[in-house]
Amino acid sequence: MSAVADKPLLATVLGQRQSRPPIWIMRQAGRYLPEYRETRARSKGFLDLCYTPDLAVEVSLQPLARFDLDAAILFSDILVIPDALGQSVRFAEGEGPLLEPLSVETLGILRPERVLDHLAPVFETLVRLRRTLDGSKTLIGFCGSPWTVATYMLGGKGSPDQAAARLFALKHPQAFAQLMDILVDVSVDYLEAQFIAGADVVQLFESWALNLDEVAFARHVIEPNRRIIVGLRQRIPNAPIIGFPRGAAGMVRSYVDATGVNMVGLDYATPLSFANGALPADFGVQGNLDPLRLVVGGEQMEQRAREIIDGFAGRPHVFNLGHGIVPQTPIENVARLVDLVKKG
Ligand SMILES: Cc1c2[nH]c(c1CCC(=O)O)Cc1[nH]c(c(CCC(=O)O)c1C)Cc1[nH]c(c(CCC(=O)O)c1C)Cc1[nH]c(c(C)c1CCC(=O)O)C2
Repeated sequence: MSAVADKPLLATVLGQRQSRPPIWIMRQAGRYLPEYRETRARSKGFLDLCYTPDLAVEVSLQPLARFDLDAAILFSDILVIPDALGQSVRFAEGEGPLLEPLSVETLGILRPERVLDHLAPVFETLVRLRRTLDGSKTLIGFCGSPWTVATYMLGGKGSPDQAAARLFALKHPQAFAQLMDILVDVSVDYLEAQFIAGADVVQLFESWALNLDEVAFARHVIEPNRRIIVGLRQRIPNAPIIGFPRGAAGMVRSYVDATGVNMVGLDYATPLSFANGALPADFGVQGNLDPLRLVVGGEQMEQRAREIIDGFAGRPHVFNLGHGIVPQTPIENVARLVDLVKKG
């Protein structure tokens, strides 16, 4: 591994502010790129793409070939975990993920002991990316946080309010706790293996942290993320970790204090002034441009990007969107944004 000092994004995650913020883009490899769509068409399906290192490496590097990004992110998905556990997971064209929803009765089908073997191709992808990337680029690994993964495992698909998982957690607290324990344990193993394979930093995607009351947020978001981080750092001391608790809002400070993340990803609804007031003065943040500003581009995008850069000028800042890039994003807008962030 090359030195931290050679990797501006990693250094920023570790608390060293740069003169310009480094940048990567959540979901930077994906359908807005024609070359992604072309590789995807050559695969036998989305999970096949995730489990074929030749293709996953190619797709992970596509955005870096076009834009001067500071990091590559492993190409995979948060739902490889339920797949590896033995739950049926499908990605239907144009419909998003579809899982066979778990019930109290079917929790027993999950097979944590097979997860690492099943995910061996993902680690191979990281090994190859590590070998290929130039020394200034940070390699990001990731997993979904337990609550977010559980919302798909219990609901069977994405939903605006995560009602299936919220009801399950209230009606069957013991079964729910069992599921969360499994997810915490396999996530520690999974992230440890990602670091061993060459990841510099990992991001915990808690994309569905909104819609929880403060008690549920503490129990289903903060506590499992904290346990993953404690468990991981027992094996990889000082492992650099970005947490992205989307929708944490007023709970963001509690999340940061309790979990031990090095940097927190902010969604685009988080006001800059609120984040600056809520977080310790030197604590690092990532974010938080609205992805739809990138779809439209032009002056409104540039002005907001500058506000974000200026707003976080006093602390370590990794520029990013406040959620994933969307398929209809014009490539020239991405090029302009990266240029603006890097050069002003
Ligand atoms: C909730 C979630 C998922 N997956 C992910 C999250 C958390 C981040 C977020 O909230 O956006 C994370 C993810 N998914 C994907 C990555 C790859 C790395 C990257 O470039 O960031 C990452 C980090 C690829 C993907 N994951 C998926 C695609 C598109 C699949 C295709 O090519 O058909 C890609 C490129 C499929 C997927 N996977 C998931 C959904 C809801 C969908 C369908 C909707 C969509 O396409 O955005 C689950």
